[in-house]
Amino acid sequence: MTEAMIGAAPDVGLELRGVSLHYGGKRSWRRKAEPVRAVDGVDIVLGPGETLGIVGESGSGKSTLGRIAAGIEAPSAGSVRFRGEPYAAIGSAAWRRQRRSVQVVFQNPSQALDPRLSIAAQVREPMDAHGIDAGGGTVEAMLARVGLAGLGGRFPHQLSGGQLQRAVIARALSLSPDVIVCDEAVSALDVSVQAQILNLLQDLQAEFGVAFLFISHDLGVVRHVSHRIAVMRQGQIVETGLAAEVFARPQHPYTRALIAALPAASPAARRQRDARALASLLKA
Ligand SMILES: Nc1ncnc2c1ncn2[C@@H]1O[C@H](COP(=O)(O)OP(=O)(O)OP(=O)(O)O)[C@@H](O)[C@H]1O
Repeated sequence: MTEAMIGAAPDVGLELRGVSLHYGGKRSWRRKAEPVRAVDGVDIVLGPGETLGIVGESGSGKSTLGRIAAGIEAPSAGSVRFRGEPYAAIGSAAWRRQRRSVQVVFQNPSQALDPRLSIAAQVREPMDAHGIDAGGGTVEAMLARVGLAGLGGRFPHQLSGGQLQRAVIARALSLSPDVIVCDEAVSALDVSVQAQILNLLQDLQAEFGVAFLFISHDLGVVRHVSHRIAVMRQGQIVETGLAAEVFARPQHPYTRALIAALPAASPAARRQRDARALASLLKA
């Protein structure tokens, strides 16, 4: 058992075992192309109501892993189980039921929303598709819960980026999912709006018990929301552990490099910054 599985109950969580997805590798008339090992033998378990942060540089395979976890893409090897049940074939009726339990919030909310439909209609849409009763003010209550009270009649172009992401979160929540895969969900937002959305996600987790697979290249953001962290590099997980422990005692050189690149997160960098600030104060 690796640290990525600490605290997780395999029969109720999302469980990826030995998951790989390699792209390409086709033979051309000249030679066989090397496959891209986007995800390469990954094991993760996400327990109910917890947040597992996935960090790594661009191209390390985070989004591909997120798409596999959400059932949008099938792995070429390994297994994905939700509550102990293997993911069904993509497009099947069983797969549609599973997809209801595992929702996704992507980086760009304006691409996720239909510009021709009101916000309320878009929160209602997946509920209608899954035969959930959206009557009795359910949509309005959901919008109010994410801070969009009274804005259901607006269209996407009438909302800010942060409000649009709130609408996307409301739409995901309307299906009462057990898991939401957040793929760079706050990366396109201003820092102050990022903080508001992260706080909202934490409040929703406390209220509804939803688990998050929280994917981001931003270690500072991941640290803020995650109970545990998995560090990805070249399709593999090189380090996992409780978030506080990974930050306090990073084991892998790659993790150390990521943390060192985060000025405010590294104690040494913080001391340097404070010394510089003091020096300029004394000079003034
Ligand atoms: N559909 C695809 N076909 C071929 N290669 C792909 C495909 N999707 C991703 N890749 C490759 O797989 C690797 C991992 O990509 P992925 O988008 O998962 O990384 P990432 O860590 O999410 O990066 P970023 O943060 O930049 O999105 C990259 O080398 C990428 O070029």
